[in-house]
Amino acid sequence: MVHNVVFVLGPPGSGKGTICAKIQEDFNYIHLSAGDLLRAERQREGSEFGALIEGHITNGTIVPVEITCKLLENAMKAAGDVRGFLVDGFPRNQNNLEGWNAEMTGKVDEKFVLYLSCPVDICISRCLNRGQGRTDDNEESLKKRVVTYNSQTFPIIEHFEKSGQVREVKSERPVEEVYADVVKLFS
Ligand SMILES: Nc1ncnc2c1ncn2[C@@H]1O[C@H](COP(=O)(O)OP(=O)(O)OP(=O)(O)O)[C@@H](O)[C@H]1O
Ligand SMILES: Nc1ccn([C@H]2C[C@H](O)[C@@H](COP(=O)(O)O)O2)c(=O)n1
Ligand SMILES: [Mg+2]
Repeated sequence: MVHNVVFVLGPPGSGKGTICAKIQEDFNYIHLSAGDLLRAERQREGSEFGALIEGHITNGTIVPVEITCKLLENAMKAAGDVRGFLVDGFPRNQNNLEGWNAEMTGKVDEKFVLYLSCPVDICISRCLNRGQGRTDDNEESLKKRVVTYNSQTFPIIEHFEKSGQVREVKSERPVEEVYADVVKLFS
């Protein structure tokens, strides 16, 4: 079965998880956060990747695609018959993009890239106030995550932009306003 996929990208704290949860509720799309899947794998007893994932999360660097893509693919297989998948926080760098293309070309139909754009100072303040106890929601890790976003993830958004796949929604506005624009892309 060929699955519909929408990639959801944007800086840390731009609201990817928040918006994906709402789309999942209103449309038959399943939210797959690469970060959430990696955090779950980090916690899984017996995982051979726990320490490696922990190191990347703390340093704001990107886990090798073989690990992340396999977690995404397994989650997609487990989900059954749905309208599609919101792949949140992926592809995050060139390695993610190339590994995904090598593994998933022909298995997925990439509909578009939802790019939630938001000034970095607002994003940082949101993460610091998120209150979810994430080990990387501190000033030091956030600085590193923003460097990684600017140097590795934004070029991936630019890559998709060149082929007309990006739908930008400004996410510094209240959630309901952001979501009203996102809904138009899925209706
Ligand atoms: N439009 C918004 N206005 C104000 N606060 C928001 C908005 N969107 C999300 N938030 C809040 O900002 C915080 C970060 O949101 P969220 O977790 O959805 O971001 P994210 O892009 O998934 O971040 P990360 O990349 O770090 O996982 C949360 O506390 C969320 O409630
Ligand atoms: N494609 C990805 C997605 C996430 N990670 C790691 C590194 C990130 O800083 C961390 C948290 O991701 P978030 O929940 O903020 O989307 O997870 C990665 O290595 N590769
Ligand atoms: Mg998130």
